[in-house]
Formats: sequence, C-alpha cells, structure tokens
Amino acid sequence: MHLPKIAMIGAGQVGATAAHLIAKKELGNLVLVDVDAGMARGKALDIAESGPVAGFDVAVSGTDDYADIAGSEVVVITAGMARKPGMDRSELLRKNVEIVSGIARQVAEHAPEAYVIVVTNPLDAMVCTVKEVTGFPPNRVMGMAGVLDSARMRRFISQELRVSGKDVTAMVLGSHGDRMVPVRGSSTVGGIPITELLSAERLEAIVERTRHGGGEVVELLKTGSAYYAPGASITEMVESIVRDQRRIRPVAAYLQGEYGVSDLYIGVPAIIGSGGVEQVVEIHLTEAEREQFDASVESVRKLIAEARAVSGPGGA
Ligand SMILES: NC(=O)c1ccc[n+]([C@@H]2O[C@H](COP(=O)([O-])OP(=O)(O)OC[C@H]3O[C@@H](n4cnc5c(N)ncnc54)[C@H](O)[C@@H]3O)[C@@H](O)[C@H]2O)c1
Ligand SMILES: O=C(O)C[C@H](O)C(=O)O
Repeated sequence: MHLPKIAMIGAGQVGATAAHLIAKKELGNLVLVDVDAGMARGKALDIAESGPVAGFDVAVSGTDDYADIAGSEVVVITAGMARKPGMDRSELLRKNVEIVSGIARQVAEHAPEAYVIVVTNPLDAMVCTVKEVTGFPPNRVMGMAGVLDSARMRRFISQELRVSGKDVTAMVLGSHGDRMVPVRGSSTVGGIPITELLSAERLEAIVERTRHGGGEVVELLKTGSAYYAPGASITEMVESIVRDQRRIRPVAAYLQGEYGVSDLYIGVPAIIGSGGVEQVVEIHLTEAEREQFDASVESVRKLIAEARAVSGPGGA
C-alpha cells in the first residue's frame, strides 16, 4: 500500500505525541526531524517498535538532516520553545521566529510541494512567518490551534452536561491566545443548540475556561505546555489532508477579504482536504463576537509586525 510521507519537525512533546498518533492511524510513513538528532532517532525507533503490539505498520525514522524530508506530502512544524507558568505565548516570539524561519527555509528547499501545518507558538504569527519565508501559496500553509481550543470547549461542555464529548460540537475562532473567540451559536450537543441546554452564566464560565485552557495545563505541568490534545488535533488535520476528508475545521488560514480581513492568518472555519485549505467558510458572528474577532485581528497584526522586525523583510 502506498503511504504518503509525513515530516514532523520538532520531536519534543508535541511532535512525538502527534507522530505516535499518526503512526497508529497509519496515515503515512514518518520522518522526525530535530536539532537533537539522537532524540529524533530514539523517539522514532521507540514509536516504530510499538507498532507490532499496537497493530500498525509504517516506517518511522529520525534525523537532523533536512534532505530526509524530500518528497513529504505534509510537513508539521512543532519545533521551538514552549511556555512555562507565568508566561504569555507572545513571549516566545523572538526565539521561535528565528527557529521557525530557519526551518521554513529548509522546507522550501527540500519539500517544495508540501502542505505545511504550523504548530509553534505564538501560532498566528509563526504561520504567517512560514508563508512569507517559504513563498508557498496560502492553501498550502495553515496553523493548528482552533481544533485544540474547540476540543477543550467540547470537553468542558461534555463534563458539565455529563454527556459524551463525541456528541458535542464547538467552534473557537480568532487568534490562539486570550483573545480567541468561542462562537456560542456553533455549539451543539447531539444537534441541540447549547443555549437550550446550558444557562448563559454556565456557558460564560466554560467560554472563559476555554480561553485560558492552554495556561491551565501549563500551570499544572510547570515544565512546559500541553501535548496530548495538541497531538490529537494535529493528527485530525493531517488525516483530513492525506485522506481528502474535506472536513470543516477551525484552522489558522490566510484571509484574503473573508471576514473583511486581508493578508492575515487567523482562526476561521475552513474545508481541509487534499488541496490543503480548500475554502474558508464565512459564518455569522454576533456583534459581540465580531468585536472580539476584530480585537483578535489587531493582536495578531501586532505580533506579525514584531515577527517581521525580528526575521527581516520577506521573513528572510
Ligand atoms: N498551536 C498550538 O495549539 C500548540 C499546542 C501545543 C504546543 N504548541 C507549541 O509547540 C511548540 C513545541 O512544544 P513542545 O511541548 O513540543 O516543546 P518541546 O520543548 O517538548 O519540543 C520542542 C522541540 O523543538 C526542538 N527544536 C528546537 N529548535 C529546533 C530547530 N531549530 N530545528 C529543529 N528542532 C528544534 C527541540 O530540540 C525540542 O525537541 C511550542 O512553541 C509550543 O508553544 C502549540
Ligand atoms: O498554552 C500553550 O502555551 C501551548 C498551546 O498553545 C496550548 O494551547 O496548549
């Protein structure tokens, strides 16, 4: 059976967790790339050795040589610093823009046809950096955050109502930060609008917890940030591309007039398939959500300007 090649740049907590899930689903043969070649090789070997027990058969290798990503259909960028308690994601910008720019140059050289999913924080600015440095078309560069933020909201709703999270839908848009926009009207449980099942007060508490969901895990872990739910969210996006599922998921996509915004990456619903971000879907936002979305846009524009100042013109 022909399997696509999937490159995971960064074999840390998020990269390795996502790689393991991708291998278990047999979505493709994997190459893990990290500045720490020993760790990339060791984790690749360990994941591959779990195959006979877990019941999957894919190739998994580790390397620090970008030539090994040649021919990758999907490249996921998870390399970079994670935040610690008390930090905001934006504090990672200086260090991570350097790391991500360097990686983007390697991706453009060695995997020029790839679809790229950016995960490194601060997410919206890093995905913009990757587009600018690679020069790839917008449909081939996207960011993972909305699937994760929505998963958190789904989980909190399912806990509150004591129902299966599988039946809960949620849509969190905007930037991946405290200004994210959980869209109440897009939340349902078994097809029933959430507003019929939860009081406005309880729903507001869930929305607030969702906004700080990443920070909640950081405070508990103390040494870094979340990786199980991020790993699952990356896997869902990779699957939608390599299996051409055309799922509508919230992703950081490049807006070219949609939502009245241009030349900016931000979280919106989009159809994800074998053509990457195939279509941005515009949904109705209430006045309050629209204001929050606009505030999100402003915060991302500021971060992107900072990222450009660090990485230089054209992200080079
Ligand atoms: N978008 C999201 O929703 C989301 C979710 C979780 C984590 N993140 C972000 O993902 C990133 C990784 O998180 P983590 O928990 O895996 O961190 P981690 O420290 O466990 O792993 C990061 C890895 O990057 C590697 N690395 C550093 N510089 C590199 C380079 N130049 N080339 C290749 N590899 C390099 C490190 O060696 C390390 O293995 C962080 O920026 C974090 O904030 C984003
Ligand atoms: O919170 C973080 O720093 C990591 C990630 O963005 C998350 O939401 O878990």
